Order: sequence, then structure tokens, then C-alpha cells
Amino acid sequence: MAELNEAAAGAAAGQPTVIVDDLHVVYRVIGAANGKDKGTSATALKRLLLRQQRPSVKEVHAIRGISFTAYEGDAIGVVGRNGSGKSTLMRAIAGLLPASQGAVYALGQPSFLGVNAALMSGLSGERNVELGCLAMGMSREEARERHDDIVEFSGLEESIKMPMRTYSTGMGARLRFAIAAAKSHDVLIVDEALATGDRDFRQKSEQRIQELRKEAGTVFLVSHSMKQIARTCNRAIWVDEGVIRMDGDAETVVQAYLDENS
Ligand SMILES: Nc1ncnc2c1ncn2[C@@H]1O[C@H](COP(=O)(O)OP(=O)(O)OP(=O)(O)O)[C@@H](O)[C@H]1O
Repeated sequence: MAELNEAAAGAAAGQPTVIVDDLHVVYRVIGAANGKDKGTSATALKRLLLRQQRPSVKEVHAIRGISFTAYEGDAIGVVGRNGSGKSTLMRAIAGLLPASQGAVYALGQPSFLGVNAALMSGLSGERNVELGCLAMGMSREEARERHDDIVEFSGLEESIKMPMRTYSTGMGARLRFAIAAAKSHDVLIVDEALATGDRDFRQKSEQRIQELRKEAGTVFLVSHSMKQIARTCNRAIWVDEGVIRMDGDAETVVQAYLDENS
């Protein structure tokens, strides 16, 4: 495993951008431990009226001691079965979830799909492009300059004038990626967003991920598509029940994962 790790690091050969050191993440779910207590507002009210004790707290230890280092120029595919901890790991790297033990050190502020500020569902796609660019630190002029390219990349055409709440999940994901991809990032985390696009959009976005890598950033790509990981990434991390099962060059990890899961 150590050999693979070094091989992956060598492929990118840049400075470290993310260091994950013995990371643990624990979710606390209130009222989930007792099968009879469904945790609805009615049961909460009943408990209040009857002065019963607070429901027990169930802990879900989603990440159980993960360590690795990502480098400039790395495109890291994150693979693993449903519920293995991929999204939790990504959210912890982005600083959206606290570590219950260990730490994440990152260069700059990792962007979770690039636009950390949520897009506004009541506003048009066009207006969200402008706000998204400003939220990523562009000047108004820069945002205006990039506008047409972002709209074209998104492929939303006339729908760009419609409020975002009228968009399908796929349309929303395309717009988010198009905005995020308009800027270089030290660390960009793309969590399943590309899965919703059609073939054309997937090709465009995979190409853009390669360009972002060349601009000396690190890209994490969570995907259930092993082909996409093998095409897009130089390195892959296989997460299994909250720990790293394998970390190495993308093709080797994808093959090992497929061997076990097909
Ligand atoms: N908000 C939450 N509260 C409690 N438990 C959670 C929460 N989010 C995730 N979990 C639990 O943490 C574990 C890891 O979930 P996570 O979403 O990180 O997995 P994943 O690998 O991204 O799955 P998928 O491939 O289905 O998206 C699972 O056991 C899940 O039930």
C-alpha cells in the first residue's frame, strides 16, 4: 500500500494541497436508537408533555481514521460502496463537517463543487452565474467577461433566463459545474455532479477537470462510474466502511474495486 501511495504522489509531483491526518467523523443522530420512538414532532411533543427523558443519541462513526496527502496536479477519484463514507470525507475536507478526531490541513479554502455559496432558487440561472462568480472572488468586470462562456458551457440555452427552481437536478448540476469550472481552484471537490449530465456534458466536464489539474490544482471526483474515474483521474482512493481500503494509481484501484464488486 505504501508503495502505491508513493507512486500516486510521484505522478502528480507537486506541492501538498491537502493533508488528512487520522481523520474521524462521527454523526450524532438524536432519537434514532429506539425502534419504537420514530422521532416525529408528535413523539417529541408527547415526551415534552410527559416530561420524559430526551431520546437517546445514536452515533454513526462514518470516518474511522483516514490519512493521506494530496498534491498539486492530482485528480483523485474517490470510490466505494453506498454509505462507505465518500461524501462525509469530502465534506470534512471542505470544512463543512467537523473532525471528531484528527485533522484536515488544506491549501486555501477547498471548493465543494466550486460555488460554496448556495445558488438562489428564486433567481434566474443568469443572475446566479453573476452571483456565483462574485462568490468565488471575481470582480464584477471579470464576472461579466466570463458570463457568456459559462452559459455556453452549461448548455442551458434559453432556460438560463428561467428561475433555478424550475431546473431539473441535472440542469442545476450543470450550471453549478459550469460556474465552478470558470475559475482555477487550489482544491476542487466534485461529488457525483457529473453523473447527471448527458454524454456531451460529461466529456466537456472531464476535459475541464484535466485543465484544472494542469493549472496546478487538486481535483477530487466522487463517482460510481469506474470508467469516468479511470479516464479522468491519475489516482484513486477506495473508501470502505470509513477507512481507506486502497490508495494508488487510478487504473489499479479501479480494477481492484471492480474485481471485488462485480
Ligand atoms: N447526516 C447524517 N447523519 C447521520 N448519519 C449520516 C449522515 N450522513 C451520512 N451518514 C452515515 O454515514 C455513513 C457514510 O455516509 P456517506 O454519505 O458519507 O457515504 P457515501 O460513500 O458518500 O455513500 P453514497 O455512495 O451512497 O453517496 C453512512 O452510514 C450514512 O448512513
